[in-house]
Amino acid sequence: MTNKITITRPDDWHLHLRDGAAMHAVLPDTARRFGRAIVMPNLRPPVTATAQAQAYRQRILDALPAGVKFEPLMTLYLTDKTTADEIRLAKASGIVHGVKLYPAGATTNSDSGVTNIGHCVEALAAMEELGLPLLVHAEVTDADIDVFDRERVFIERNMIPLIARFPSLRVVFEHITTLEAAEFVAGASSNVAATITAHHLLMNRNAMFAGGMRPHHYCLPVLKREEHRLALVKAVISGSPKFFLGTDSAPHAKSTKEASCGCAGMYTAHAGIELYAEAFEAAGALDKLEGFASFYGADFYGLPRNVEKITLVKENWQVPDSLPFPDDALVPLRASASIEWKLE
Ligand SMILES: NC(=O)N[C@@H](CC(=O)O)C(=O)O
Ligand SMILES: [Zn+2]
Ligand SMILES: [Zn+2]
Repeated sequence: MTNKITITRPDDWHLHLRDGAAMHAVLPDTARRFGRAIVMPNLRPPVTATAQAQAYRQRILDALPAGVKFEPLMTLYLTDKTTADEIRLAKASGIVHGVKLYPAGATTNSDSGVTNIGHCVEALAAMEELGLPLLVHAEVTDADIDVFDRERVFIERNMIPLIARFPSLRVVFEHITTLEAAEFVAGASSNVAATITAHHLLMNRNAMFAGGMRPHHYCLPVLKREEHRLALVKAVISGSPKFFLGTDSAPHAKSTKEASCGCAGMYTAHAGIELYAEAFEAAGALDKLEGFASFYGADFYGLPRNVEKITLVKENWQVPDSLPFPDDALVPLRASASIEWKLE
């Protein structure tokens, strides 16, 4: 039995850091584990311009604990009005590494998102030309499509036509949750990759209803059936460089999760690499963790791999029932329960 592993310092290719006091509360968890993170732009108001991304990046750097080295990789929030000029500015800035497509209304803070991909052809053409990746929250929003089918239907209606129209566009299918998405990405060109969260590798939809409603297990895309979880595990242990780590750690205050209309998102940054170690060990594939966590994302984004190392030890530790969060508390995944791997 392996009880200690040393891997190259990982990066998180999908992260919500929020802003202000909330950001100060969560940033140290990520910075302790990851060298870099792709920082999602779904703030209020959203980060739609390069100048906003530059200012946000500086606020993150200013909030880092003294002596901690961490590089935030910024993104822009695509809207119906994003211009090709803004895309050129973003690329030239050197600090923007992707542009995020949220279908309007699909998830947290997506009300300024794209209403019709047809409105974005100029921005997308510029991104294709410049090699700036498009990051996609891939769910349709139609009220008549079952919540559990929204990702699968997005592939047919939006992803396939998008890729056909912009074959050289680099696309990250974010937080995939279904067998269909895993198969689609595996069969697509090398311009198409996907992030996978630890929670979608570890849990199926039963986790939302275990003995009662579990609002802290509600996120988007929503947890799926076991067959889908198994397909995601298969994808990450295949060793394919198309699949890489993106925690989608998405902090929401306790009172907004435990509510009559609770927010979507799980907080996992407190164990951002440890939870993946559990998932890979359970699949008998700890040897595949390093490529997934530390190499393939950097390769896809055209960035150098990290050189530092981290060590994880097989040692049970208790997760607190809540963590500090401004004017409230933050309930992390596995609250009041334990995690099998510990960062040394
Ligand atoms: N994943 C989530 O459930 N929530 C994310 C948004 C997102 O990634 O869709 C958030 O910002 O809270
Ligand atoms: Zn999303
Ligand atoms: Zn997200």
